[in-house]
Amino acid sequence: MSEVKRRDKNSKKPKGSSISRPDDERQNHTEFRLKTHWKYIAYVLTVVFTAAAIYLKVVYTEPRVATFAHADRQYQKQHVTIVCSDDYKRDTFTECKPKFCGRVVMDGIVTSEEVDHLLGVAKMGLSYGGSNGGASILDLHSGALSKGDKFISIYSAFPGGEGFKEEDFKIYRTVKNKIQQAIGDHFKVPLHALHLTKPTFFSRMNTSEAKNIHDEYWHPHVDRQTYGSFHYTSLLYLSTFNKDFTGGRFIFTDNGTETAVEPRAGRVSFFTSGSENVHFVEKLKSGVRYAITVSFTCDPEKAISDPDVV
Ligand SMILES: O=C(O)CCC(=O)C(=O)O
Ligand SMILES: [Fe+2]
Repeated sequence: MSEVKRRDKNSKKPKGSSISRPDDERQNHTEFRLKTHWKYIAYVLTVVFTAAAIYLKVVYTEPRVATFAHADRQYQKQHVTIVCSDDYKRDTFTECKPKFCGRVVMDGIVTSEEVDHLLGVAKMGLSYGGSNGGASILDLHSGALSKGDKFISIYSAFPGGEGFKEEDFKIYRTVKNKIQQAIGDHFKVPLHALHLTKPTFFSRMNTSEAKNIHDEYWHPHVDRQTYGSFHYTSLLYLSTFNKDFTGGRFIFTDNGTETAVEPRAGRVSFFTSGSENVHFVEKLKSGVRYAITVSFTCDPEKAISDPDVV
């Protein structure tokens, strides 16, 4: 065998050899490996940083809000059926308690004349009081009106003879009956089994800083827990998102996902009041937002009669 082969075996470069250059090759190979190594490290770092950036973005950005009803569109009926919570299990009101649960938005129930009239009533009534913080209510059953950081009775606040007129209550009743009909039709509840309950109230929200818990409308809550007797909640909006105010969307929250109803004057939004419908109102960013909450119960003992002149 040749010397070359033996040298290969020993893999030692012979002194002064000018032929084959295994050391150069090894050096080239090492350089190549180093370059590949650094490329690999750079690649791994890029992947790690990209993954971390995506993770942080997903974790720390606000949840994406899907819009169930846009303010600049009109819906004859936008609805979704959802699984009911266990909240109704112990209820005995078989004709009325939700057989299925859901969320509904309808824009064609209340006329613009009715909306204008009720907005006038809300502004007039609330002008006698008003919370120091961002949320004021005027309860049509009890007459409770936010004033400063407490509540007063609207009936004692009206100077002699002024106040709500029969016409105001007539329009409220007409609107309430239309909403009750829509809820009964949708949730297949006979009207005789569905009763108006308290509180039923005008609300006004603005950007003032909250002064007490009543002003903090932006906390997720369940109406049945907050108000006790509710089976079906409805809201009639008297002003419009992105026209009369910004922020202030109504948000349903479902395990980290959020679904918005954008208020629109004349829009009726109704839903079953149990923990299948956790919701809140976003903080207002500008303007003033007016709405009426009209609530219904299946419990005849929690029924109230229609508000009327006192
Ligand atoms: O005004 C609204 O859109 C909803 C208010 C609300 O959730 C409530 O009063 O319980
Ligand atoms: Fe609520």
